Amino acid sequence: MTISIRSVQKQFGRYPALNNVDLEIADGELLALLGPSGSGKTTLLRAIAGLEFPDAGQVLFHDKDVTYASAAARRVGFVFQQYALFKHMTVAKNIAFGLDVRKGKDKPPKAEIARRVDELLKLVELDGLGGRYPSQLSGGQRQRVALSRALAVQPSVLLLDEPFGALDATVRKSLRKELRRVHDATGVTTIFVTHDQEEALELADRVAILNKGQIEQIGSPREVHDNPASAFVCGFVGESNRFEGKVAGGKFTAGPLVLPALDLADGAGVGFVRPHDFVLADHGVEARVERVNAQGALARVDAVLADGTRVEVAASRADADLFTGSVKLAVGKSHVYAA
Ligand SMILES: Nc1ncnc2c1ncn2[C@@H]1O[C@H](COP(=O)(O)OP(=O)(O)OP(=O)(O)O)[C@@H](O)[C@H]1O
Repeated sequence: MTISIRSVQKQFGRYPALNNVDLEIADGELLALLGPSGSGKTTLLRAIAGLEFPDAGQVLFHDKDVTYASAAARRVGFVFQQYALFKHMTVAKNIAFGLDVRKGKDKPPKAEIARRVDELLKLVELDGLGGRYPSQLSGGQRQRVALSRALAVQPSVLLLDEPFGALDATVRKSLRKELRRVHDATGVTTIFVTHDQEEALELADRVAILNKGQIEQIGSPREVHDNPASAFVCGFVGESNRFEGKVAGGKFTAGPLVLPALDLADGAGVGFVRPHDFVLADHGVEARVERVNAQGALARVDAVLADGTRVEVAASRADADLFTGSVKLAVGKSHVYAA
């Protein structure tokens, strides 16, 4: 199912939650909506679901205008952060719910529903647990049931709102991989909301970054990380050192640090250097090493520039010992924007 969002606006009171949002989602795509709290992610997801209606603009499913169609008519599957499972029903009954409530010829025969439930339990690796009640499951297992239940009705699109938000880091990581696997197995167009950039970058085909009700950039995880379209995206996606300074004659200067800014007009600027883009060199900006924290394959170095600016450097663990006393840092890649 392709989905088109055209000039969608939604206002709550005086504040626009969505401000002229345009977005095209390809059939079978897994798209992440990433942004800080209050940026409009949930409102956009709800407008796609039919749980919220825009003040202006259109939502199209396969070129059909569904802007004001109900959630049921759109056949969307929804998974929320809080497991909205029915406590008094077994796992199998929960998964079957959307099929059980169908009427007449729309309702599949009992055996067919049972077969589908089994298939879904296997898909999310919960086979054998169909007879349990939600209270007998872990948080991660409950979210898998919620995912199966959403998929049971063969939705045209699967929408997930912070589905792993309430779970601990390890479970989150494994469910992330699971969602990707389930998505690849079913091919259903999937949109999920998260404020966790690591989750978005690891899981999605493309990431749409929202800020104050607008999409600042949409692209593959690599594009948004390596070529951020704005200072906001650069600061929000991936780790970075941020410097405030001035652009003059194609150069950005912040204290002792000078970065190229070829396309920018003179004026105030903001520069970013990712921790791994600082490299030890013979020529470069002087830095005093304060602390080296070697963890896993990386050494994280806290250093201070001559003007007192603190920077974080990420180097390979093998180079950890080279960071002592005073060092010189060259900048491999940087990003500068007008302030
Ligand atoms: N029903 C509502 N009534 C009034 N204001 C609302 C309502 N729903 C959302 N808002 C406001 O709209 C803006 C966008 O909210 P939204 O929930 O879409 O953001 P979000 O990016 O999903 O945030 P979070 O990550 O905190 O869930 C916020 O300023 C929010 O306060």
